[in-house]
Amino acid sequence: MTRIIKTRDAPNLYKIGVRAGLLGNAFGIGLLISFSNTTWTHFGWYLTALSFFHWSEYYTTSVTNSRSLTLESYLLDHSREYKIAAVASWTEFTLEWLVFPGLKQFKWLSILGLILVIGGEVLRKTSMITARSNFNHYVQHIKQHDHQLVTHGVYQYFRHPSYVGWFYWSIGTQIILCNPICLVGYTIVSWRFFRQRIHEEEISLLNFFGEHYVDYQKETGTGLPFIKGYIGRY
Ligand SMILES: C[S@@+](CC[C@H](N)C(=O)[O-])C[C@H]1O[C@@H](n2cnc3c(N)ncnc32)[C@H](O)[C@@H]1O
Repeated sequence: MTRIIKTRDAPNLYKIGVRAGLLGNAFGIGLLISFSNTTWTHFGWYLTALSFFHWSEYYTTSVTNSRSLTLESYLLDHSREYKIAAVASWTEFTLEWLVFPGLKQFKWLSILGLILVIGGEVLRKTSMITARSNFNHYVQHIKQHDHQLVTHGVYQYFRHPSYVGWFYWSIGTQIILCNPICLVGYTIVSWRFFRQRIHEEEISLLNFFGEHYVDYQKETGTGLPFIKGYIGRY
């Protein structure tokens, strides 16, 4: 079915195109650096992974839940803190590369980070594909008529598989870069973020699905270390 593009969509289409172009360029530059013989190889891995993550958030949403697709689906405009965290990691990498260049050349450590990033990415996108239209980048507080509780696939192992994937993905990016300060910072900040987010999300899920969600909570853990979720009355 052909979708008629209305004139008012044009500025958005332009912004979507700009973001796709920027991410495509970053991905290409990341690959070039990755395969170049320089001391920035691991930064190339990171740049490739980062641009792929944001592009694939948009693309996966467009396939699995096009109803919720917006410019924000790239997760580039998400939060100020996220941007600050990104700039902090680039700054740490550059400063340490200048002062302690040897610190950036632990290939085995960067490979470990890459494994975490790839595993986290696969888990996150598998969760989006499994939950389909029930997955939304924004926590829903009003139940859509067709919102169903998902407990199959990766959701039978973790209650919050996409957050598990994103959590290990973000830690993995700092291990790739061999950034000790940001590794500690990212671990603490993302853990606190997901603890708060899961608390808020589970209050709504208990309101939406009642006893079914309580049973799900009893059978399945959140998947994130030391995060129990919202265990309370609904
Ligand atoms: C960004 S998605 C994250 C989903 C889930 N927390 C995860 O990590 O895979 C947030 C939306 O998913 C919905 N959601 C979370 N768990 C769900 C489940 N098991 N079944 C259906 N919808 C769910 C919430 O209502 C919320 O609007």
